[in-house]
Amino acid sequence: MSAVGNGNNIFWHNCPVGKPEREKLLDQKGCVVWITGLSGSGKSTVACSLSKELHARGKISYVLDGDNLRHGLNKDLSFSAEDRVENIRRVGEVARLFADAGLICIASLISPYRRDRDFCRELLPEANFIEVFMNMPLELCEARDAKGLYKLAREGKIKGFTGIDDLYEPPLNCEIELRQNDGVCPTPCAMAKQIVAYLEEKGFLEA
Ligand SMILES: Nc1ncnc2c1ncn2[C@@H]1O[C@H](COP(=O)(O)OS(=O)(=O)O)[C@@H](OP(=O)(O)O)[C@H]1O
Ligand SMILES: Nc1ncnc2c1ncn2[C@@H]1O[C@H](COP(=O)(O)OP(=O)(O)O)[C@@H](O)[C@H]1O
Repeated sequence: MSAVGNGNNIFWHNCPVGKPEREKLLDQKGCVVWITGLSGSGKSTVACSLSKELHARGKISYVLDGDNLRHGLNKDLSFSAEDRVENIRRVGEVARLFADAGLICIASLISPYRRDRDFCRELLPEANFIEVFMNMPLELCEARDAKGLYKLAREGKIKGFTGIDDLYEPPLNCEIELRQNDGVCPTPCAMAKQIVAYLEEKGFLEA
């Protein structure tokens, strides 16, 4: 037993059934597919499409969507820089648990700061964090404006909106970059299949 955490009286308890045993039952390897990008870049759509593709192949995944989590686990958090850091930290920890459970955890959050995404990467064993960059131009995201938030941000009715008056730091070394081809955005299904191909190649779709 080893002492961990900030307190002196906290101990880690090991369980004889571990990640490898669960992965064997599930015939897959637990990992985190972390989808980052601007609001409206298509993160949630690709996350759901990926989950559907995996389900069709008999693989178990779970989507952690930033918007949805802000209805519950993260309902106390705002969009200040400090609260975004805490938002990503919490989701990173939850994603780690899902991956440890043997699931393919798909996290789709703006996660604008490089440092926070790297923090989440460090929580996982080597290669188990797959960063997917939705590299869509701001103009496209703004033209979509599915929730009308860009319009409000341009009118100054929302302050600190990512890409307008708040920072987005693109990944420097992501595993997968999804972008337009000749000015055309691939379909969600095509992008999901690109991620599935990566997971297959790296051996995540078998125990
Ligand atoms: N100020 C500001 N900036 C960015 N986004 C905003 C803001 N206010 C509300 N929203 C809505 O919140 C969704 C993003 O939540 P996230 O948890 O993914 O954001 S973050 O990772 O903490 O930056 C985001 O959803 P998506 O469009 O799905 O990205 C917006 O709908
Ligand atoms: N590949 C795509 N091609 C065309 N439209 C898309 C695509 N992906 C998403 N959309 C549309 O763009 C809007 C934003 O998508 P969404 O998945 O909600 O983005 P995000 O989660 O990054 O905010 C939605 O109206 C969605 O239908």
